[in-house]
Amino acid sequence: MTVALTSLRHRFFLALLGVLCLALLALVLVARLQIMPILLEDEEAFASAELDRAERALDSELGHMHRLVEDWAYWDDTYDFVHGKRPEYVDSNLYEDTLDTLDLALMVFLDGDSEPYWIAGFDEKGEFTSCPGIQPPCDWAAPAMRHLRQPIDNGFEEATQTWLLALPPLAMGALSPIHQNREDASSAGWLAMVRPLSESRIGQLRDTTGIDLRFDIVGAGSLPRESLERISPTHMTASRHVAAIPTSHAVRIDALLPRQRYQASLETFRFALYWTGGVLVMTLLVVLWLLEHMILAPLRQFSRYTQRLHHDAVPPSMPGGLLMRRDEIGTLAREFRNLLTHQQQQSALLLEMTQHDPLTGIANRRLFDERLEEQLDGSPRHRRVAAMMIDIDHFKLYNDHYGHQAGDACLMTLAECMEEKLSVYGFLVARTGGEEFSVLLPNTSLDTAVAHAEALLRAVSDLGLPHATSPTGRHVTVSIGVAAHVPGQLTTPADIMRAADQALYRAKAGGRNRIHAYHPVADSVPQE
Ligand SMILES: Nc1nc2c(ncn2[C@@H]2O[C@H](COP(=O)(O)OP(=O)(O)OP(=O)(O)O)[C@@H](O)[C@H]2O)c(=O)[nH]1
Repeated sequence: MTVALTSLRHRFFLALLGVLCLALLALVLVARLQIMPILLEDEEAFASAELDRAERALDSELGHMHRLVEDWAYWDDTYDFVHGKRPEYVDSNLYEDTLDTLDLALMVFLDGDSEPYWIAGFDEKGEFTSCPGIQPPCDWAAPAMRHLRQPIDNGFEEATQTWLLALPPLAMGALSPIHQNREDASSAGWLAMVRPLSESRIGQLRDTTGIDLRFDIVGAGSLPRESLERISPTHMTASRHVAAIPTSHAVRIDALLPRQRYQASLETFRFALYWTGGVLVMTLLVVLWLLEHMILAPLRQFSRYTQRLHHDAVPPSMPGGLLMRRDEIGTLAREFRNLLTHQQQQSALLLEMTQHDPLTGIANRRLFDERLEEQLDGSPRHRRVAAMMIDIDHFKLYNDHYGHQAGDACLMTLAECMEEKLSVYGFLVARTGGEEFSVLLPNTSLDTAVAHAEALLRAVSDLGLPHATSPTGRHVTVSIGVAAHVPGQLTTPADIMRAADQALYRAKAGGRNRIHAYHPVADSVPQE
């Protein structure tokens, strides 16, 4: 977890993953709250339209019944028959084959008083019976008769009507007034027909509509009037109640419908969802790749460089790839390099200031002491180091006579002279006091050091710097004390410098403008 939070790569990854999840969540929510309801609504509209088609097909069946009953009711022979004029009508028309051919279960002729005049039909066992009125063996028709004449009893207008008969078995009923011809105003009676809604007829309806239909008798009050049940991802059942006789009942149409539209829409939507998800994942990967190559990898390179800068003894140079970049990281690298160069220059300047004398520019006491310490650091057997201490003679008088500024110039001239004479040998010349100089002579014996001191004394004399008030001579002179490392006696930097100081004192005391070399036997170094 800590790694995940401290690494930019992981943080970017987590952030982009979060964005991806949010986007997918948004897609799913849009699907659930916006698209799915539209698909379901569309499915309901489709189911309703299919039920309309089924109902129209049923109406068409009732239409056939309507025409059939009217054809018979407006037939002269039927008119005469219900007036008792054609007794042969029964034998010539109302036999078993006629009803079979017309696919009728029952034909009822009512006379002018709306009383059963003749009944022909198939009973519950399928036996054909034909009788003058409701009497054995035609009394089975009594319930149907009751329902068929109900509209007449209710003052029904004299017109042809058809219904669904919600009497088990389910059937279609038609009722028409009997007229001599179509212009005849008063009816001579009624003709009712019943056609069963048999399995074969329902099969025809299925073939015509292409819908898997079922019909059932239900109570008229059963709700809802229209409903939709999604029974599987591929199928649904749409139901609708249609009016029937008796009015206490209704016929429910059940249509088993495929859900291809819904499935197809769902497939399309899923396809779009997967693609969108895929594109989002690809975008995430591309963004991560770009981040890695454009930002994170250069940043890591930069970070490694700054770590090496901190740890390596020799500062490494900035990777060229970073400096060459033209983007913000390139600018950052170049600015960092400039800053580093500036800082290194400042450090060098600071070091220079802490190790050199500001007036003469030569080393100061700090640097001199460090170098002397270093020289005496190695194995005692191989130590060979000498030191000089140089002091200008009567410099106070010089200052008093020529002024302090001239005194400074004199100090600079002498420092330059010493550098010129001694640094070529690798000796370190330092200003270690006001008008006092020290020279460190590594790998030099006392005798050699004395020889160099003599040469220096001559060189100062050769400068010929006038010193009008000097009791020593007419020119500026110096006194030099020389000392060298002596194993067991002069071993530390303090020992050597004290000895050199002692020797300088002797040189001054001996009349100035001279050298005195410290010999442990002849000179004594006061021990602290
Ligand atoms: N112009 C100048 N004078 C300095 C500087 N530092 C020290 N002095 C002077 O050097 C003089 C040293 O005088 P003293 O210590 O009395 O010694 P001296 O006059 O040289 O006499 P001896 O050393 O005994 O020969 C003092 O007058 C200091 O003011 C400096 O940076 N510039």
